[in-house]
Amino acid sequence: MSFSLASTLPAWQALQNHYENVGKHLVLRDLFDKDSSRFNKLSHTFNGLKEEDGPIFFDFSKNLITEETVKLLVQLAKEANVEGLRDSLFNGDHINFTEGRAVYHPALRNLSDKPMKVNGEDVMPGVRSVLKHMKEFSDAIRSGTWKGYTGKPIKSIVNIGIGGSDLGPVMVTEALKPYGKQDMELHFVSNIDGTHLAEALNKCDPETTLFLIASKTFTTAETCTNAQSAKDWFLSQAKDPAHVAKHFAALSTNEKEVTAFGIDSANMFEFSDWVGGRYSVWSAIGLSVALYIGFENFEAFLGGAHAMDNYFRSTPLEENIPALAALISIWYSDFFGAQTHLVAPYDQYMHRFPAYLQQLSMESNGKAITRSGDMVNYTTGKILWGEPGTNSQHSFFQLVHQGTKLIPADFLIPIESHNPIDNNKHHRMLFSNFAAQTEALMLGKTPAEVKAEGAADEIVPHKTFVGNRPSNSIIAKKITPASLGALISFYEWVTFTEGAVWNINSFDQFGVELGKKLAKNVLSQLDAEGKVNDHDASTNGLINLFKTGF
Ligand SMILES: O=P(O)(O)OC[C@H]1O[C@H](O)[C@@H](O)[C@@H](O)[C@@H]1O
Repeated sequence: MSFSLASTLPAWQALQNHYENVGKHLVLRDLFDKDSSRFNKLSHTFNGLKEEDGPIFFDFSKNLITEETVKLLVQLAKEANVEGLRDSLFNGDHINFTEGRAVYHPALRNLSDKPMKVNGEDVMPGVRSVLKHMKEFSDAIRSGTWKGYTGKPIKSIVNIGIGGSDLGPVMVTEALKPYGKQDMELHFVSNIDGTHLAEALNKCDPETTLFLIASKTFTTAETCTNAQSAKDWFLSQAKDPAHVAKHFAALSTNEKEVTAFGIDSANMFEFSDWVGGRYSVWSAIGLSVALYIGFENFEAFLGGAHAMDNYFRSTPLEENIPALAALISIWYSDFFGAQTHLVAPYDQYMHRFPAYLQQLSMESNGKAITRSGDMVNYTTGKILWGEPGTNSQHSFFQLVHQGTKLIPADFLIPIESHNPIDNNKHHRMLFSNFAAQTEALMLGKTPAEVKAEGAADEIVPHKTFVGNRPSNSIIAKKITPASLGALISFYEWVTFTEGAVWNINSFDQFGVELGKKLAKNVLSQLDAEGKVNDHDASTNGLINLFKTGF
């Protein structure tokens, strides 16, 4: 079954009618009043984890949907053949057809003994052998048996990478800090801004520092330049290039470039082209995670994602949590005209989670051309953004509550805190805010309620909240390696389902190329004498200003 535009599917038309006749008139307060079982009907529990990692609970009931909406959305997913694309993905088909590649990151976390094949070949032996290498290496570094060039154990890890070779490791090591090795210092250098590297190196000693050069392609300008500068810094003290072998490892698919850089192939951790950058924290790119939380925890992290993969793959769309979350998000994007989606983790350790999801969602689905080569006539990739609660409440939540835009939101919290200080008082306060925010967004506050509190007439409209603003609530038992793995995998499948319905290829990223190419040209002009005049007037003016200074 193939189609061009999702908007030509019968279910899309039916949803359009449903929106006009029902959707845009829905009032959440009334829906709860009318149906006492709404919460039960529209919430789901993911039970795929071990008891200590807990279930994860997803409440979709505070959304502008009815059972009919869900039915129509599921019908849309069926007509768009989401299940077919899902099967193709798990079959190792080259569904990233613009790059001629499979999309096979689930193989990286396939902890079962089942084979997974690409081009007829089982990739699992290769995956397992890299995992074994990661285990040996991380055990050696963590136990101190791996020594630097002067015989001292490694104390600092500097991961040099950008995009998918940075955001996953940063986010996961932050989120799992309670599992981290206390005396290991982690630094992540991504930006080409020399400040990023300089500040990290200021805190490191060449004798006790390990650099992980993380780059799928090993050609990314920022990473190659930062890696070279790091090597120069190291050799300015270590002198002998033979010492590089004790202090540099590469996480890459490009053996040729790794060797050319001077990294021993024994210190290379490989993965394959069927792992997209934004899906690579599960691969060798996750080495900093394994070093920090230990291999066993890293394996548990993979296991959590694997459990969500199995669930997504085998659960009917009607009850499939990631698929439903994606469909509800499409409902807001394409029928209500919502442009953004807020993610607010009520967990300070997860402060980089929204940044991580930005690449996952926006690099995957920021496309306007369908798989059939047509220009879409509907909205695709939402603008994903967020900050942890409660901080976000004291900054931009004003707009979420009283602004003019509809902002669907995910609120996320664990039941158990890693730091239940003051008799868990802090966590109870955190949870009270989590619950109160979704309630406030939904209920709002009527002019009558404001007036009853004694507000002057002219102030009443300013203190009124229209309410009826939707949200998803996601409650984990605890943020453990496994539950975090499952949560990330959940968002991956949300992203996948959205892209499948919109009929775009969620797995290429040509949009990042043009700017890269133009930057190369500008750089060569910065190095040459004289003023430039071959760009538009604005770009010429900016370049010449940099060349001459103020
Ligand atoms: O790991 P690499 O090859 O250095 O790529 C880093 C990043 O580069 C580009 O911006 C994109 O392709 C991203 O998807 C990728 O994550």
